[in-house]
Amino acid sequence: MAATKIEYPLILINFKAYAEASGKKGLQLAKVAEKLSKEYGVTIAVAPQLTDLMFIAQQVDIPVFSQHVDDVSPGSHTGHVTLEAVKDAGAIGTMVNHSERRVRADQIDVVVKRARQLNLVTVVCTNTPEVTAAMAALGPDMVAIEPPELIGTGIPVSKAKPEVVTSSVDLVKKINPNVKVLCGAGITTGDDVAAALRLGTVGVLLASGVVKAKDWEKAILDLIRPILK
Ligand SMILES: O=C(CO)COP(=O)(O)O
Repeated sequence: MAATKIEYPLILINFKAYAEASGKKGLQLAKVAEKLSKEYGVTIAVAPQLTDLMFIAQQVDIPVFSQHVDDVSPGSHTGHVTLEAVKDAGAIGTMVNHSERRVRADQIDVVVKRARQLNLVTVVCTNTPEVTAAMAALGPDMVAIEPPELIGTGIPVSKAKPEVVTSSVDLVKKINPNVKVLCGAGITTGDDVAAALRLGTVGVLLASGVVKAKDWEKAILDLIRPILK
């Protein structure tokens, strides 16, 4: 059964809609993440495609996140995804507002508030320090600052745009110090993770550096190297 508690630092692997991490392959990747999480005592979470969420959450004991949810309650909302449904599927929480699945601020507000009532963890994705500050005011558990132009490039935000990370961390501290800050976009190595932690984040959100790696175990091991106790 998927884990129900998040400890930091956090490595959150977003499977996106990558064929490499879809269906049974998604479960294989989640199992590799689980193995290394248990072996090294590092929190590694996964965000599979929605169609694989329950299938994976039932078979791994690490945190599983939905990549998105809608701001609707259960009812006649064809094609929407409710917080209740992802909770029933075994998710510990959900991302929302990823740059590849943007929603309005009022919708994010509804999702964060309702998730709190349902004891679901929220990760609100943002693209600039100013938006990060605004989203921190809504009170999610985490914000994840990810400059869209770096996503998928292998150019790590923690090295290419450290000022974006530090100003996000500083603004969140001022506006809502309970909100934890992740950063993402181009993160692929342990050095990128170490840089992100040095900049004041409590972890990273990443995708292609792991999902598209030839050797998932080797890629994740490199990422968690700086966190090993
Ligand atoms: O969008 C991202 C994580 O949600 C970042 O993607 P990459 O790790 O592929 O740059």
